[in-house]
Amino acid sequence: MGIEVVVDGLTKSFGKQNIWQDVTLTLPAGEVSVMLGPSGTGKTVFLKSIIGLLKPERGRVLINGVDMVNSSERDIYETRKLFGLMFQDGALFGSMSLFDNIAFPLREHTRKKESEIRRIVMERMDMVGLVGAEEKLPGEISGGMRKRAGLARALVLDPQIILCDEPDSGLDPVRTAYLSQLLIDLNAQIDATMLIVTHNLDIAATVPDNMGMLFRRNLVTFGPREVLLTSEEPVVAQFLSGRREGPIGMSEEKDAATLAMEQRALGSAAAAGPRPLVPQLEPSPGLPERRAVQRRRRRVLAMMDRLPEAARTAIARSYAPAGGGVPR
Ligand SMILES: Nc1ncnc2c1ncn2[C@@H]1O[C@H](COP(=O)(O)OP(=O)(O)OP(=O)(O)O)[C@@H](O)[C@H]1O
Repeated sequence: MGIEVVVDGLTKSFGKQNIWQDVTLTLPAGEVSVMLGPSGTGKTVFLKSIIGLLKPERGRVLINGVDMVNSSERDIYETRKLFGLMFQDGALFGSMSLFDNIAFPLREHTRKKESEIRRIVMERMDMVGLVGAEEKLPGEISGGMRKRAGLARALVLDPQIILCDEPDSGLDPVRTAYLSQLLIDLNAQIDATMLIVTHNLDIAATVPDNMGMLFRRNLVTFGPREVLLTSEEPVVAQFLSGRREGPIGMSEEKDAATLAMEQRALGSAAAAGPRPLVPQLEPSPGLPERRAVQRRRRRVLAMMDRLPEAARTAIARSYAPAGGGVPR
């Protein structure tokens, strides 16, 4: 099963530029979480801080008792082996075949025999639908295939925590839908804790168990998906509806006068509210149930009385027995 990641009071700056402050959240073990946020709000910096590649000046990131901010480099290095990382562009070596790219972490970090490496690589290539493309070079395949290859490479060391940085960037809507399904299928197969950074509203609406959003150097919220998806907080509602009207501007923030003018111009359209909730994706037929589902259900039902009413209603509806009644 995946491992819980506890982020506690994390603050990161570059020189005088504060990126975000006092970020506190827990990625529940084996569940899928998404971090949203406008461009430049520090989502990638957040991922790099979790694996200890960047050093926040305050706070902790606890994984199995190791603090990825303050523990010794040796402990951080060891703990990093629990991670699988999928970068925006797949980060593949251009002169290596897909097979060799995916085999790379195994050859670097383990002493496995070539026959064992071949077995693992082929298994992972099968999981992401790349069998038959072993000898292709990254430059000879589509962006979607490169992403899947990056994902296969992230999986070869059996990670317990998977971080995906904008897995949808550069993909068309159909490929993005396939990728969303692939992420859920992976979670069903390996039960790893997953954090996906994305701008993509379809991924946000259909993939995660939990969702958060970074804006104006703060974590706006983090919790069960229904909290964000039913939120009427202006910044969240604007982001989720993809509107120009709202606190998020081209250069991130707007002034109060512009906002007031927009509100007047928008009138009742602004009161349209969040878009309807769609059900979370389920694993493809033939795959096991996601083990996270039952754990999450217990966790979320135990926190119901602390959640906003709209989220409570949405959760109760999603957990209601088919014939109606109250969720248990
Ligand atoms: N190593 C670095 N040194 C200095 N500034 C940095 C460094 N890395 C990132 N930044 C700054 O941190 C801010 C946040 O960058 P980051 O890439 O995390 O944003 P993001 O939310 O992932 O954006 P996008 O969605 O556009 O990818 C940016 O202003 C960026 O210039």
